[in-house]
Amino acid sequence: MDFLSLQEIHHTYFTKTSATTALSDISLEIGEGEFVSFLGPSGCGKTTLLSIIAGLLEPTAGAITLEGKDVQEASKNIGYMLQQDYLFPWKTIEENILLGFKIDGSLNDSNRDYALTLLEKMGLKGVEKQYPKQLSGGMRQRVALVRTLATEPKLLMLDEPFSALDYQTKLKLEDLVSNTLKSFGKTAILVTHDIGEAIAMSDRIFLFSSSPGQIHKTFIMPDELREATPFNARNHEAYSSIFQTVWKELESLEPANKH
Ligand SMILES: Nc1ncnc2c1ncn2[C@@H]1O[C@H](COP(=O)(O)OP(=O)(O)OP(=O)(O)O)[C@@H](O)[C@H]1O
Repeated sequence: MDFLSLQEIHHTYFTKTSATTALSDISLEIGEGEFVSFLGPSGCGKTTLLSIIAGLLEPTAGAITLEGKDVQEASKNIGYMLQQDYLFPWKTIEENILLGFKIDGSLNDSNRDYALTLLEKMGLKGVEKQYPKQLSGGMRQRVALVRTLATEPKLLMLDEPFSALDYQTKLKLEDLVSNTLKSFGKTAILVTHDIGEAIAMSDRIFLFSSSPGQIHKTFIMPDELREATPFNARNHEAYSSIFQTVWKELESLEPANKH
């Protein structure tokens, strides 16, 4: 059984005067432990699709299941990492990472220890009593990842989580996130505009075309890149020819280049 399955998803936004079809005929399957990326031009429906997978938006048509269950039932098994870290500035790092447990009343010694161990694993031991503004952007994103992983989600949705970071921090964080998710065997979907990031981090890339959003092509990354860390994948000899291939496909989808 596939871990996540989308069957013929279609979504149209209706307003009083217009109808915009954001997604048309999206079918895909993602296996447990797989890391995939959604790549595509602006407006191709990536955010709409993530909202549908998260169970926040009901598609106009189509079915979606997580481990065979309707996604609405499964939505608490989904964690997010977004472009902004959304840490509460008036709460300490420890309070921020334990917030999910506090809200649903499940905080206990065992999940507190687990969250603090994750913080240590992310190289952040000692920041527990500090406030978000005392940390760098990269550190805050690591805290956001700890908060997400602490609740042990089965599926992670990463919506451009590195795009606000400087290049060096982004490369380091790509490696950290990739290694961490692999070691926990987590399934992840990354939304990104960065072709290199998609190639370096993914097992497969779904390239979307727009108006309406459709899967234009699927790229399967070769084993030598999948087995490498994102940093090493970017420096691998196979990387540049894949980059060229994906780049050309993406270029052909830009409105000015459509014939
Ligand atoms: N609430 C809404 N009401 C009407 N149309 C919408 C709404 N949200 C999105 N759309 C339209 O649906 C299409 C897909 O939008 P979506 O935000 O999902 O794309 P995206 O790929 O995430 O874009 P970007 O990469 O720029 O964030 C666009 O044409 C957009 O204008």
